Amino acid sequence: MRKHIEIAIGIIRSQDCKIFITQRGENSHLAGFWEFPGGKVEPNESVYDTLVRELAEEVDIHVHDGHFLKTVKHSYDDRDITIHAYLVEHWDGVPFAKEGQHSRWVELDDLNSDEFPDANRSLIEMLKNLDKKL
Ligand SMILES: Nc1nc2c([nH]c(=O)n2[C@@H]2O[C@H](COP(=O)(O)OP(=O)(O)OP(=O)(O)O)[C@@H](O)[C@H]2O)c(=O)[nH]1
Ligand SMILES: [Mg+2]
Repeated sequence: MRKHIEIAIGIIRSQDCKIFITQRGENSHLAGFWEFPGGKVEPNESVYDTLVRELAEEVDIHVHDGHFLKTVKHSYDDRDITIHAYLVEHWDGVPFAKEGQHSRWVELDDLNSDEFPDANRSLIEMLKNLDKKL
């Protein structure tokens, strides 16, 4: 049966408008692409709780508030995914890739859709048009 996956992701944005991104690990789906940290919503978990949990697990920060941005649906060859994206500007801690992946801070203008999974394309476009003060 075709898989349907629901995920929450955080666009972690610093005060100087850089975004923290990580690279998907070697053996994962879409390995090598860059991504916004996040992961699958578990049964009986709210999407917002997923965001907070995944960002603690993957990049070691405690999210103080996430501003809902957009839900994107996308079909890959083997699965359908629904991505709930949040802008994260307030957190405790210093983000780093706990699972050992590459990570970097990137200027909003330098976010390159070609380095991200296809599902991220419309999201990245929206980010580039966001009011910086949002
Ligand atoms: N985290 C994340 N996943 C994304 C993005 N874009 C995108 O298509 N995905 C897809 O969303 C799906 C779920 O993400 P994930 O692998 O991070 O889930 P997870 O952290 O719960 O992983 P796990 O299964 O190893 O526990 C994957 O198929 C992944 O390729 C993105 O920007 N961030
Ligand atoms: Mg993940």
